[in-house]
Amino acid sequence: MIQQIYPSVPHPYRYELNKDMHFAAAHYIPDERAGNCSELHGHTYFANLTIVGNELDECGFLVNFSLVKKLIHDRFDHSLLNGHADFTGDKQPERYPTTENVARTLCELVQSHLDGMANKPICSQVFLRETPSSYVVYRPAAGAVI
Ligand SMILES: Nc1nc2c(c(=O)[nH]1)N=C([C@H](O)[C@H](O)COP(=O)(O)OP(=O)(O)OP(=O)(O)O)CN2
Ligand SMILES: [Zn+2]
Repeated sequence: MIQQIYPSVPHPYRYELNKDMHFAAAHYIPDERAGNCSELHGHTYFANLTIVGNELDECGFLVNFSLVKKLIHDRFDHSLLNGHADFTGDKQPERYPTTENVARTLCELVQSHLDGMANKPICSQVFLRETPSSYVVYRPAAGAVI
């Protein structure tokens, strides 16, 4: 696993957890204006998810690291992103599997699971690297987090 310092923002929560993971996936951007990226190709994505909260669960976890990975890995590893309902929609750029949209989708997917937990953790940031030279940081609207 690559070691990297991720950008962070100050927050008022007592705990901050970070989970690194990678997954292999293929995609294409369904718009010829995306150039080469409109052709089917693949990446090994590196993701770092930041989860914050004030309370721990019965195990003393904010959330189990392995659960965070499982939610993403089981769904997207070795898959065609365009084949997922999250990224299907003609002429809907917010549903194209761009790095921006994939980062937001990872955050929303994990948050929907965290919403069911009694200690109410929050996914406050997703760092998603698509290539050695390109990455996106997604943070939900500040008002939704703090
Ligand atoms: N804002 C975005 N721009 C681009 C995205 C994207 O998701 N959001 N995606 C692509 C392509 O899918 C491509 O896989 C990545 O592009 P790029 O970083 O240009 O790839 P390179 O490795 O060739 O970059 P170099 O630094 O030139 O080696 C394109 N743009
Ligand atoms: Zn790509």
